[in-house]
Amino acid sequence: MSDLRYQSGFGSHFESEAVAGALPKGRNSPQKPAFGLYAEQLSGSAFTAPRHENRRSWLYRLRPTADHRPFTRYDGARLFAPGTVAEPLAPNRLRWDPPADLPASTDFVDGVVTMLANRDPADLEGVAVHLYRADKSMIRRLFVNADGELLIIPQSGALRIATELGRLEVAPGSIALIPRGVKFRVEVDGEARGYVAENHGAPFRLPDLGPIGANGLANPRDFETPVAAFEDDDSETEVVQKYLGSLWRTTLDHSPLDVVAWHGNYAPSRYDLSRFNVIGSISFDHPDPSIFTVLTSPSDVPGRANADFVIFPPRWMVAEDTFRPPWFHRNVMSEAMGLIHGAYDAKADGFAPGGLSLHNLMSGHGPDVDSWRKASEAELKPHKIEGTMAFMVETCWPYRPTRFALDRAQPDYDAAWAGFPKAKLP
Ligand SMILES: O=C(O)Cc1cc(O)ccc1O
Ligand SMILES: [Fe+2]
Repeated sequence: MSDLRYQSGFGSHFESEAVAGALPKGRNSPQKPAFGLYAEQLSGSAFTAPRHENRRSWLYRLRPTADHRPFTRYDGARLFAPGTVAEPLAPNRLRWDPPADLPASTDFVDGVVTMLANRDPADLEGVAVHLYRADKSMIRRLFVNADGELLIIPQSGALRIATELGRLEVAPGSIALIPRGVKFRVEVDGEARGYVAENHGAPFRLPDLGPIGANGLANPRDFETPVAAFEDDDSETEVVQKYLGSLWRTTLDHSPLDVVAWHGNYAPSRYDLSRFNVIGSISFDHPDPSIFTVLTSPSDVPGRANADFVIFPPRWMVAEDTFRPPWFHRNVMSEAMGLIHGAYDAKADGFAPGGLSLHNLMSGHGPDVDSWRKASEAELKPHKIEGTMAFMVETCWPYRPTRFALDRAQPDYDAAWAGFPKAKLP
């Protein structure tokens, strides 16, 4: 599959045609598109959004999306978006081992298990964190999410994602971004596991760099968007759609991955996290983790993210006279964390690859006792943190767990912070 081709750039205006002559020149909607194709605009922002936020693509397809029968409730994927617990949520830190009972013998759609969510997707704000396990490819079925864009974070096993706008491959260590409303199919070879951040709010974008300057963190050219690829397949195809928090299905008499050409700036992409240009302290003090932001979805309040996707990649630690790991802290923002591989520098154990943690609104957290002791006593030579990739989905809207999640939380997470010696005053 490594013959797939990509176009470089984040949110760039791309154009691509899988059949020469399919893409109209100089206009979007000719009276008669080439070959009898149907022109269709896919809008990811309001028509009148400011130019720098305006996202839309024009698709030229074998049949219009409008040609479908009614949707009915989908009764698979019972753990996907079941709603969060209704009872009052205790202000406890929560952590999960990779659940041993994720769905088995399923494809990607039926293998999604929602762990955390906030807001109603109809508010066009908020974020949900899901896990997935899939050991079957989606065959003659597709998924589309009207409720938000999907940031797919593989943890083990590569995914081939066939979308309306082309095909991508994404392996652990890379992420895929599937825009709201784009249909796709996930194919796997054997078992694949990972995380999905579902963003109901403003589309993810690269953060401003401020005094960092014009380069650094995730550089736009390292995002890769597929070229147009279509299937001309008249077999019956199921479409499962997430819409206003529930799952729905319909069947088409053809594959809707039939976009022969497209142009625009609303398209899927992938990004290799090892390309992230990590910037940190070269003097003293541990910076706020915003320095590790890959992508941000702003809320309506300046500087307060609806969702930030933040990573903790391999990097040099050189700060002097400094407690180098994350400090003790409480945060008005809510922090969900996952681990792709290796170990996280604030948690000596108990936070496993494929696991999850939640430090919600104002919860006291930070290094566990062992990490604190080690870092307090370490000789502060330059040290490289290697072989690890943790991430955080930080949001201004406190998360609530699903029943599935709450029932599986580690019973003893508080012990991570038990037994700190009391400070001794002179
Ligand atoms: O809680 C965490 O481990 C995430 C985190 C990391 C960091 O380096 C600083 C603050 C923060 O919340
Ligand atoms: Fe934190």
